Amino acid sequence: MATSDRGSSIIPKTVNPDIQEERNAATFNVEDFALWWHGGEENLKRKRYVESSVFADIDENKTVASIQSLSHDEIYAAAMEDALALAGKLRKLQKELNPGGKDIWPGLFSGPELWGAMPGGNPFTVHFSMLVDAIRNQGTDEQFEKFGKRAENLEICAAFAQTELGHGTFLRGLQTRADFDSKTDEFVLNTPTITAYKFWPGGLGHSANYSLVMANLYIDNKPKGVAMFMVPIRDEETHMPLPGIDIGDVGKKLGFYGVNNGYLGMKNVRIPRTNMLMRHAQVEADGTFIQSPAAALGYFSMVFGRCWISANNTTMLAIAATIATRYSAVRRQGSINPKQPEVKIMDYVTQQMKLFPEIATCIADRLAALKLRQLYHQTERDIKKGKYDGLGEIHALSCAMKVMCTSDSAAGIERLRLACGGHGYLASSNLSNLYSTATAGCTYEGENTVLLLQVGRFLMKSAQQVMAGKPLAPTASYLAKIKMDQWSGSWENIVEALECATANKTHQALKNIAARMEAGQTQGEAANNTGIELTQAAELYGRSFIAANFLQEVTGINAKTRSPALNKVLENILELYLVKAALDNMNNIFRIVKITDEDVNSLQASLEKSLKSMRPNAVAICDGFDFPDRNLLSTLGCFDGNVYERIFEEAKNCSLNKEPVPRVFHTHLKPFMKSKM
Ligand SMILES: Cc1cc2nc3c(=O)[nH]c(=O)nc-3n(C[C@H](O)[C@H](O)[C@H](O)COP(=O)(O)OP(=O)(O)OC[C@H]3O[C@@H](n4cnc5c(N)ncnc54)[C@H](O)[C@@H]3O)c2cc1C
Repeated sequence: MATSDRGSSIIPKTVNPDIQEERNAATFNVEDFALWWHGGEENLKRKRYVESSVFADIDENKTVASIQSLSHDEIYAAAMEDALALAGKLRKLQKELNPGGKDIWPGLFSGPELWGAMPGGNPFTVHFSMLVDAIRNQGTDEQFEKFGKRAENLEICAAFAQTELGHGTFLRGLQTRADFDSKTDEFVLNTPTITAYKFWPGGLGHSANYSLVMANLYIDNKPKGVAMFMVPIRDEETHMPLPGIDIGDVGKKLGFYGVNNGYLGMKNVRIPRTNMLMRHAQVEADGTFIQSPAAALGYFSMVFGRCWISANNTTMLAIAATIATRYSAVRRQGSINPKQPEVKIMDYVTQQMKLFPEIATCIADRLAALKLRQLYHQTERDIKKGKYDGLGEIHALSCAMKVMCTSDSAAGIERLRLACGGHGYLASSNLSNLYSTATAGCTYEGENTVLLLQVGRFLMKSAQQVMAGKPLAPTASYLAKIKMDQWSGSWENIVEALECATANKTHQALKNIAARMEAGQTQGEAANNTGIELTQAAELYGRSFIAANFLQEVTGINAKTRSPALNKVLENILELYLVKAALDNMNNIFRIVKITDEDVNSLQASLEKSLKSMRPNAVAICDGFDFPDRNLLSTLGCFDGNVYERIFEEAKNCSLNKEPVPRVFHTHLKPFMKSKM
């Protein structure tokens, strides 16, 4: 790696003995874990090769702290520069490793796998995470040929503009209009009010020259619903905004520093009719409107976005867990027995309770996110064959998983930050940056509560199917069982309890909606008043899916492909995850099965036992995630454990320390102190 030009480094070349001690104590082979986590030897080898190629000449001076000390404009410029440097490297790697493929460029461009190359963020994230796929799924093959291919090669760059200043969640409330003009065979786009301005889309401000705009389609002044339009917004040569386009950046945010989220207003902007994405709904030249065969198809590109977000947020949690766990192996503070030396903070059981459940959660969530992606691709294949019956389930499952993975990661990263005490509050720990990025996922691509309510609707429909004796979607197949025979506390029993609690809560919500309607409330009022139970049922549905999938991965057929030592570690992590999930949901579980004080004590004992078993392996498990130091971007989490030197070096390099006396001393502080009041 490139060396620092910030003066001679004080960071030792040796590994801190406290962290080395952890590695020596591990009961399994870290490489086995890394191979399993990354899906086999070929994947792991390629991942490492890509990382070492990308990070080989990286500018080590670009740290999270140094980027954050820049102005908004400078951060944007740095983000653009870094993102394009990465794009260039990935294009080369694609040619070298898999010519003609898309797995490296653009596959790795926008995820967190190579964040270390872009500490200021990536203004093209939405372009690759959603836009290209939206054109593929919502556009015709010819449209993909015309726009999608150019977008895929970054010959054009587009934002995905759905949210407006006045409306985000409520799609039908969008005010942007697209009126069809049959005389010229064009759509005319308008932003009728200030609240109709598009607001928030990533890359829209100054990076994109196209935008996929969600607008209300009107033919002869009659509304036909929301459709997607590919709108050129800047000149492809000069990058000047096109006539009728009012565009800019929304300003500084909690995070997403260099992502260039923007606003867009349109005044009589004309685009050809063929710029409306028409795979499903169509407008013909004479103004005939052909409806989509299934309304939900219009939202399918969001399902893809949710799969992507779910997986990414689990990576953010894994990064944070690695940082906090390594730090906890090096940090010594206080002692357990007064006369003995200071202990590593990881020896405190309360510290283990902050760290290890987050390690377990990122593993469980990650495995479920991968399963979700498999199901998404299955549904995609079904749609191509004209089979639409799986759409309801994949929509609900992707909503539930997006909520679980984003809320688990945001809450988890905050817990991990607290686990690092004061130093966790430093920008150079990278924990605040990780938190602000993870928590944005709770809002974008469907606000989490709103998504849970949509899952709740799917569960209500499923419960009605149970009562009508109709078959259920596979992930809700357990909904008929609202009571459990017996509590044993085994792993299978805990998963069954979570499923049963989901069923119970679902039926409870359905009963309460019916009772409210019986008492004279409208369906909307009854559903709103039952919102708390509906969202609880939805969360339980998500947690049940994750738990059942984790159990299957650890104890199912895949166990045969792993070493006994690795299986033992995974069983330990599974036990911790399930026992904690049972204790967290005890208020729901005791409603569906007889559970005694003794049973709860036994769960508590299992929790403590699993923390203890995980203690010698915690650092090694995080090593097994296999993040290179550059991708952690943290003074606290480096592999060598030289925490204090890194923290101090970063502080010394703070731009404020360049001069011994700041200018403001002469201009303000001194005159004020000398003035006599
Ligand atoms: C970092 C970031 C990046 C973004 N990128 C993009 C992008 O690329 N493209 C784009 O189009 N948009 C983008 N957005 C916008 C984002 O998608 C919306 O902010 C999001 O969908 C939430 O909508 P909202 O802002 O209207 O929230 P609101 O819906 O106003 O939510 C506010 C509160 O109201 C509650 N609420 C709203 N409706 C209901 C309801 N029906 N029932 C119960 N409670 C309700 C919510 O639960 C929440 O508590 C981005 C946002 C952020 C923060």
